[in-house]
Amino acid sequence: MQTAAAYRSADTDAIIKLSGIDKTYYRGDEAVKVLDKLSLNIPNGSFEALMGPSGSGKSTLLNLIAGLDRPSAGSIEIGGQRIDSLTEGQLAKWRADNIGFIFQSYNLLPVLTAVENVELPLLLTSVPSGERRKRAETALRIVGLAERMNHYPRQLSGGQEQRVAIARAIVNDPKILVCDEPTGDLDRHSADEILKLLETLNKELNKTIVMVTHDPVAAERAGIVRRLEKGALT
Ligand SMILES: Nc1ncnc2c1ncn2[C@@H]1O[C@H](COP(=O)(O)OP(=O)(O)OP(=O)(O)O)[C@@H](O)[C@H]1O
Repeated sequence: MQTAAAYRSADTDAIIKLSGIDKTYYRGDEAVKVLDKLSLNIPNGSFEALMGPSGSGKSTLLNLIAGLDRPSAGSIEIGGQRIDSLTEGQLAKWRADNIGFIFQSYNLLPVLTAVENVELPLLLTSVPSGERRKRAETALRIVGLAERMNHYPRQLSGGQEQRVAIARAIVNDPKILVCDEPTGDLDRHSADEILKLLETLNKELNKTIVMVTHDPVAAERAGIVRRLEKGALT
């Protein structure tokens, strides 16, 4: 059994470790270096905001952490596993098990109800259908939408749609949530509600959250704010 001290130290270990990351895009023959020898450790259970000017590489960095893209050089270790050397198929499975995605546009399917949208990621897993529905309902309860399970996206407000998207992101119980401008399309009040929800998921469900944002109010909610300038952390 772990001692309390050992447990605490394991708990605060970096869950996300990037080391010497370069990312270069090619436009025809022209090479554009977007990230330059970037290293970053994000502790387990933290809520971090990533800020910086447009084009500084925030989404690129987030996509690397989420296993949506690969670095040109350097290593990415998440939860003790190197993900930069996985095959496409392994990476897709790894993402489904480990990462919840929350985007500025909620990306809900309009022909599905809230609960059907939340169930979607579970279709890629071996969870049986009865259990899928139960887990989707639990996720919707966590985000405060128990009463709206059978509503279609068009019957929901923007803030409620984002809650459904968050329920969909947590239905698989991932350790890490990556959020790209999660409040970008919302008014101040709805944005604050979403940020409160993210805080709750961080504190109560111990989700590690990495959030790209241009909004200083949103960044204030996070425990740590990191800034990117021209592909390097400042
Ligand atoms: N697939 C791609 N191919 C070529 N260039 C790309 C690609 N994706 C991003 N870039 C370029 O990389 C740079 C960084 O883009 P990125 O989207 O990471 O910036 P950002 O900081 O998230 O910007 P914003 O705040 O505007 O969303 C930009 O110059 C962009 O044009």
